[in-house]
Amino acid sequence: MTTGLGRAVPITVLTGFLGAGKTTLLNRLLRQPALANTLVLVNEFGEIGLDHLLMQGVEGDVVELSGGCLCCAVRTDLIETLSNLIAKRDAGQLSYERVILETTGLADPIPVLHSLQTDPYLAMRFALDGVITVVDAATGEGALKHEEAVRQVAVADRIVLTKTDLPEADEADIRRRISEFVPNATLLDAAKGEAEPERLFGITPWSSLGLPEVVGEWLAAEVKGERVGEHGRFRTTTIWSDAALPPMAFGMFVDLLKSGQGQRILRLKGLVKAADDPERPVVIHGVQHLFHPPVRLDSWPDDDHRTRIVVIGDGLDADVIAKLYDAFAGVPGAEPPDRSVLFATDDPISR
Ligand SMILES: Nc1nc2c(ncn2[C@@H]2O[C@H](COP(=O)(O)OP(=O)(O)OP(=O)(O)O)[C@@H](O)[C@H]2O)c(=O)[nH]1
Repeated sequence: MTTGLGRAVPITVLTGFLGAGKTTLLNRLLRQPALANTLVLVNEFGEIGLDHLLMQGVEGDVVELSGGCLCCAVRTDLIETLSNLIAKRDAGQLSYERVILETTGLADPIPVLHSLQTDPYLAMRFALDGVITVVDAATGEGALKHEEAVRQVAVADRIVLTKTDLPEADEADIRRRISEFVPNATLLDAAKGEAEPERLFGITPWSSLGLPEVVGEWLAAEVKGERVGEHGRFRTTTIWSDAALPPMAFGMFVDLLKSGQGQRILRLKGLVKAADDPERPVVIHGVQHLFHPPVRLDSWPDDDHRTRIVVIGDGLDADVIAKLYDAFAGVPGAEPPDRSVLFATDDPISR
């Protein structure tokens, strides 16, 4: 669309449940020349944002929208942020030809799409190019138990399947579920190299026509201000520590975390100071019961060289996780990991 202010800037919403692989996909896409001149807006859930730190080395601008989830707390911020970004572009302070908005894994995409389509200024200056939803073939079944994940899939015109390379993946089953639910969406397998820019961007503008009928109902409910607001039940906790974890303790820490708190973990990500080389932190990712192999960075991505681990879950106890970390890191005064506390199914504090 062309207005007196120039061509509307294409904007793509990149969504997908916690840990599905949105940032990984984005990192890969942004390295390709077709996406040079892309501005990325990353929304993070939780006290600290790690994604923008893990996106170092990526060309172009990355703007962080943190402090809450786009679909509720920071929705006005989204409108303001996008308006400011356009003003900066008009003034020649920023130069970009495309915007990608990465939502949090817990985002309800409906309010975001509604804002982009109905806010008069945004609708004039941005053209909604598409909604890409990342679906994890290994944990997608578990994710689809949550209303947010169902909504994210329902609004997609392009779906990127990830983790089909893992033995835990149930590709046939997840493909069947997706094609039954959103038969018109293009389904691409990232692990097979199908998620390329030319198959994801600039094809046909997003429209709710052709999507499941329920999407129209959700958008109508949004106009009336009705909300699902489901993710209030999830808690995000962050632990920080100056102490480094000995390499031998690393696997044990993750194993105990998995067996003790695994059922309650929806997402865990962290930067961990490792005792063998404290200058080269280790990135850890857990998605439901699946823990990905840790990856060593060449250096800390910012000036803060402490371990930080963000955990999102249902009924998690941050204190237990912090104590477990301290015990393995050998923090003086820390008690040895108490397995009865760790494996408790109810609130260990009140017992
Ligand atoms: N084996 C494999 N691992 C993947 C693939 N895609 C992503 N991962 C891993 O999955 C983990 C989570 O990936 P992220 O890209 O951080 O996921 P995300 O959707 O951005 O996570 P949140 O922003 O926390 O919701 C990381 O350990 C990735 O390396 C894939 O196709 N195959």
